[in-house]
Amino acid sequence: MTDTPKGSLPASLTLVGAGKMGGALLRGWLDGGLDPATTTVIDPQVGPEISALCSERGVTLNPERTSAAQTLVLAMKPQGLDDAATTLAPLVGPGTLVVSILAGKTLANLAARLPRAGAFVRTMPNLPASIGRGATGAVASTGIKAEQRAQADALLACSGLVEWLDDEALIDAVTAVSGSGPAYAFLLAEALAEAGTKAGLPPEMAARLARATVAGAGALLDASPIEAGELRRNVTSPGGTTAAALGVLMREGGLPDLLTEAVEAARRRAGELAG
Ligand SMILES: NC(=O)C1=CN([C@@H]2O[C@H](COP(=O)(O)OP(=O)(O)OC[C@H]3O[C@@H](n4cnc5c(N)ncnc54)[C@H](O)[C@@H]3O)[C@@H](O)[C@H]2O)C=CC1
Ligand SMILES: O=C(O)[C@@H]1CCC=N1
Repeated sequence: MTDTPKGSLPASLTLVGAGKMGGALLRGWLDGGLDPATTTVIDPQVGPEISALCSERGVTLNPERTSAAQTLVLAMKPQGLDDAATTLAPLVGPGTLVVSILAGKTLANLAARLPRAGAFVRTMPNLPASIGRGATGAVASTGIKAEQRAQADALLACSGLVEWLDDEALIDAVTAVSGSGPAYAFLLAEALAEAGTKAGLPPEMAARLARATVAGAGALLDASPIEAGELRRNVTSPGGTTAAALGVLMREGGLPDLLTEAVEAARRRAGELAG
């Protein structure tokens, strides 16, 4: 919505929480040019893969001493924010930009926990960020400096598409659509494989066909300028097999209605995680 000037990656960054999403972002940032020598990861239960990544690339992992970071990225579970806030205090100073990926936690929630921070960006990335194919929504606190916002934009852009929002309330909808969205696509691959097995295919073959189909359709959607509805119509011969299947999927209470209900459930849950 708002134009953001092009910026460079932060000169130094501390990532708190390097699990599935934090770890995915870290990989994308390092591949995108973030300086490992000025990057720190804090995670008391870091997994072997991230531990290996840190030692391979020269990223500092769980240092004994910490000081205020230029950019502090929060990537623990939203429910863990309160517990983490006390240990995070020394990492935050007036010049610190805090970037949060915590579902539901508002800019006000973050400012209440980390009042010394100069600026906040609340974002919602998604898992394909690990291969630079993510989709991220972001909103900045009022009073953020232009260069901090530009740095956040450069950081998030390492992971793919970035959409800046002016209205913070909309980030719960972003969470429901693109944050959780990869799970809906993976469910489609799972369910299609199961349906193929029920139709008589050997299970492993059904899984291979379903996986390649969902991945191929996604790649075509990405490569083609044609909108999704038109691509769908291109598969659908009048009176043919796809029309028979879509008659089931698109009937009342079918996939579009279910997705509307699912997105609303996720959006509502994001609101409940605030506080
Ligand atoms: N998994 C996903 O697809 C997405 C997750 N998110 C958000 O990312 C955050 C993390 O989710 P996941 O990566 O899925 O969870 P996860 O459980 O895989 O990772 C969380 C990590 O935080 C660490 N941690 C916990 N307390 C900590 C503390 N006090 N200090 C430092 N590290 C701490 C844990 O050891 C763990 O490695 C959540 O807030 C979630 O809302 C956002 C977008 C997508
Ligand atoms: O399920 C969750 O709460 C997180 C946020 C979006 C994707 N995973």
